[in-house]
Amino acid sequence: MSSPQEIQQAFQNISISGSPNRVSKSPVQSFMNNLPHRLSVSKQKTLKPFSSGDIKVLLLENVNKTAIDILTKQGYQVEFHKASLDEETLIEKIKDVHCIGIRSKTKLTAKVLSHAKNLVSIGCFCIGTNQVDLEYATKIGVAVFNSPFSNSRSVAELIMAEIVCLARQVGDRSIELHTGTWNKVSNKCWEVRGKTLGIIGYGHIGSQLSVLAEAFGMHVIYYDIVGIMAIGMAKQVDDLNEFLGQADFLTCHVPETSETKNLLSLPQFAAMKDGAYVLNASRGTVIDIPALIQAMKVGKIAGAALDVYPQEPPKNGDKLFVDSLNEWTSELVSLPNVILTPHIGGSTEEAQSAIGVEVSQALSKYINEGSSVGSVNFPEVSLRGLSLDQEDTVRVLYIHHNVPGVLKTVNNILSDHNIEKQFSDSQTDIAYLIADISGVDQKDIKDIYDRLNATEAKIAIRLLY
Ligand SMILES: NC(=O)c1ccc[n+]([C@@H]2O[C@H](COP(=O)([O-])OP(=O)(O)OC[C@H]3O[C@@H](n4cnc5c(N)ncnc54)[C@H](O)[C@@H]3O)[C@@H](O)[C@H]2O)c1
Ligand SMILES: O=C(O)[C@H](O)COP(=O)(O)O
Repeated sequence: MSSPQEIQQAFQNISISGSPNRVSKSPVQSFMNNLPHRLSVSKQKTLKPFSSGDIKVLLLENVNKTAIDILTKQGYQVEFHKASLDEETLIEKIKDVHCIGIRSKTKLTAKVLSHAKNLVSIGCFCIGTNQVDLEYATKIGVAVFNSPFSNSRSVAELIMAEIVCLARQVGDRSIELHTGTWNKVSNKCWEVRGKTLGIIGYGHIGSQLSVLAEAFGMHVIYYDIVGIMAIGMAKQVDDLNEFLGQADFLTCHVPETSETKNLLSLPQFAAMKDGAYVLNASRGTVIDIPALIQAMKVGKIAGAALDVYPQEPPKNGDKLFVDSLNEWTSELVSLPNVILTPHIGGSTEEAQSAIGVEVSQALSKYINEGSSVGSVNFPEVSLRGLSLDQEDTVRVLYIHHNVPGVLKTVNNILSDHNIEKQFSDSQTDIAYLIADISGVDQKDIKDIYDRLNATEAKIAIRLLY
């Protein structure tokens, strides 16, 4: 059996490459437009049929092995990195990949994405997609996928455990004993039974937590911008101040948006009960940490558990507590009853493995077949069955601006052939059409491509044959 060091070594910054000549497992004989579909026609290389071995996938942030296995089995060339990359390296690496897989740390900004000339899809191997400039990705016709609930239970369990740990000051007792001090106290240590848990954001995580908290005998109230059916005996409270005043424990499970930035700041802490506890495992921008420090210093808040921070270090072993990242950190660590965890809410074997499977399957279905089911920025479009095993059949994937007259123009181009199946849908400014056409001679393919490419509404095209 290998030693832990050997195992660790083996997994450090591994680069895994599939064989470029491996034949796709997919029944689809296809052309993946591995050419820059956003470059002008004159810059295109020769069109050629799809080989999965041409597909380059870059996986960052220690994405689970299940994903590496699934994507490698597809025949793709998979490059894997344990950590995130600095912006300069990321820009260099993203230039020629067709697909990138990230977690919550890698920032795919418009600047970074503007260098990604071959990119067709992004996989967020997590729940949050705030780290990707979704508007820009959509604008350049790149489909983004995530895993909407595979780690929800893991986060809910961590929060439930932390509620009990805060109520019993477990973190402080443990630190004391680690440093040699026996300090057996019951002063201001509580049972959670009969206390009120306030959940801000009653989505996948918030509602799972609601179930766990009730099993512990807690009363659950929640605040959400939309009306959501309560689970068990939980109650929705619409007025934020009224809600804040009722909670003994307050936990945040909202996405990062402009509305959730500093959702909890001085006025909200002031509206809370004296001696309440605050938890955040959503995003670091949701709580105003300097305000939390002030509220704790005056005894308004009796304890806090934080899993996420406005700035997080890029890799394991790096320091969170440096002024250049978060200047308030020395004050935060000196406070009693503060549990700090390094963004591990979703970090369980179960969650990571399920996310790896879910996202990599969605990515390969999109790459091989064009199915956008599960995408967060594209309309969900998929065509049943695959008639592409026939020599003369081509699947057209046409991503375009959602403007009048496009179907007429596209179908006019396709109408020289038999349109076997077609499906199109739109979502705000973007629309996506998939069509299977038969009776296509190989020499017609370039003509179809060129004519579609010349349409005004086009954002991106791929032809699978
Ligand atoms: N710490 C971790 O490791 C970890 C793991 C998973 C998810 N997360 C974070 O947790 C967030 C929530 O996850 P989820 O799966 O429960 O999301 P979700 O989309 O299922 O639920 C979010 C809920 O928040 C509500 N909401 C949005 N804006 C709000 C506002 N301004 N005020 C009140 N409610 C608001 C939504 O209506 C929704 O019901 C994710 O977006 C992600 O950023 C962190
Ligand atoms: O958005 C999420 O799912 C969580 O924040 C977890 O992110 P991670 O995969 O980077 O741990």
